Amino acid sequence: MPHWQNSDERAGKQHMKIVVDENIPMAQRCFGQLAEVVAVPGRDMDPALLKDADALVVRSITKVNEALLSGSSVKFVGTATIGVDHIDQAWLAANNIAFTSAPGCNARSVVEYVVAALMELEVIRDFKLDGKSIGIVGVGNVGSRLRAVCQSLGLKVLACDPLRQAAGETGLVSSDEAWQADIVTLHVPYSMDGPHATHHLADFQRISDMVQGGVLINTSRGSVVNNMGLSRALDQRYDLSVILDVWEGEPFVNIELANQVDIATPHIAGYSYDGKVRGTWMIYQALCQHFGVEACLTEAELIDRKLNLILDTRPDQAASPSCARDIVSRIYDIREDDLGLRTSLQLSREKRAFGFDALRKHYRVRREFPTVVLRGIDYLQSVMNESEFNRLQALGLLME
Ligand SMILES: NC(=O)C1=CN([C@@H]2O[C@H](COP(=O)(O)OP(=O)(O)OC[C@H]3O[C@@H](n4cnc5c(N)ncnc54)[C@H](O)[C@@H]3O)[C@@H](O)[C@H]2O)C=CC1
Ligand SMILES: O=C(O)C(=O)[C@H](O)COP(=O)(O)O
Repeated sequence: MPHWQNSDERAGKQHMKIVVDENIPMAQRCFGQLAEVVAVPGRDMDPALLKDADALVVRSITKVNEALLSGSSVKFVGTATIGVDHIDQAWLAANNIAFTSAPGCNARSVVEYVVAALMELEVIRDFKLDGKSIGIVGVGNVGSRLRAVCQSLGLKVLACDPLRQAAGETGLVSSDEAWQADIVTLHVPYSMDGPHATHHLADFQRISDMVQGGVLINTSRGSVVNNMGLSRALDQRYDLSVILDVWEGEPFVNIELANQVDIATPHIAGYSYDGKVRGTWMIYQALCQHFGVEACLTEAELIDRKLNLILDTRPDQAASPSCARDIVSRIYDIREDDLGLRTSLQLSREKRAFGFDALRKHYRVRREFPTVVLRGIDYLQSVMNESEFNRLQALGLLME
């Protein structure tokens, strides 16, 4: 395999062109080894730009289909995301264009979003996580990781996934049972066809039938929840709490609905720094393989060590934490995302969609819990009650 490392060899790369979404971190570092890299906003991808390109690497906002690629020289498409509902995979296959996504790349990030949201809910609502049941709908990369964390947190997990159940997986419950849990969280792909289509999986009736004081969380795709139906249900069910990261019609957000929900964020559940870099790296690997080039960068090499996070919790350091949420919010403060979205919704109608995209484009560095070193663990154990300390232990931080 060629291993384009020296500058002469790199000069020879110029005959290849890779078009990438400008919001793909490390794109130049990874793909620049192979080709000329042209970075553009994901919503501005057009056929003229792609006509002479060899590869295209997108995120979720670019619809990749015949209208975009017909007549182009693109032979490889990658999406640095888990979701693939923006890709017409059948058309790509029929036209002999290789395709790869990044399954699981930011699954941990979504799990941490859900945990941070639930801990925040304990502050903003009359809600206590202890002793609650959680219905996890969809037990793939995100759902299965979430199940493990929720079990460690002592929650009763009711996981449902009819496709996995049909394939013989045990320990799952029916959809109806999962929806009777105190908390219901959705982790399914978006699909409009077939017996397990997820379009409007959560509609007015499903939501209205939730238990008293129930919590609904959607981090999958906006249209998995019927947004109008949810809004109508909330008109009657003030007792329900809702956390929405994804919206029907993004980058537009239904303002009335945003005002009804407890936590509203701009599709950033999967936006950990680690998850995004991992997504790029997975596509880089697949692209190298496709073009017969040896991949010479490891995932670890892409992580900027200057961004490593050490939290020292001892009393002579920052304010003393009294609960797990105090630590979680220092690593990932979900209130910043909620405030960002709500502030953007005060912009004029024309600017709101730009506001939504801008929040995502300029997203802060958010590290995943297992990369964070937590110092002063003996001290924490002495100041926290046992249940809070146990919660902290369930989160996978590196404790010293
Ligand atoms: N908000 C965000 O930033 C992010 C959102 N996502 C979304 O989350 C979705 C799920 O992610 P993963 O768990 O990684 O996907 P996955 O493909 O690993 O797992 C999805 C699971 O859902 C199951 N499923 C399909 N239809 C179902 C139905 N009708 N009822 C119950 N289960 C059903 C599948 O059998 C599968 O096990 C992605 O497709 C993506 O749209 C993913 C990452 C970040
Ligand atoms: O991975 C997915 O699936 C997601 O939903 C992404 O985290 C969303 O990010 P963008 O692709 O919209 O930047």
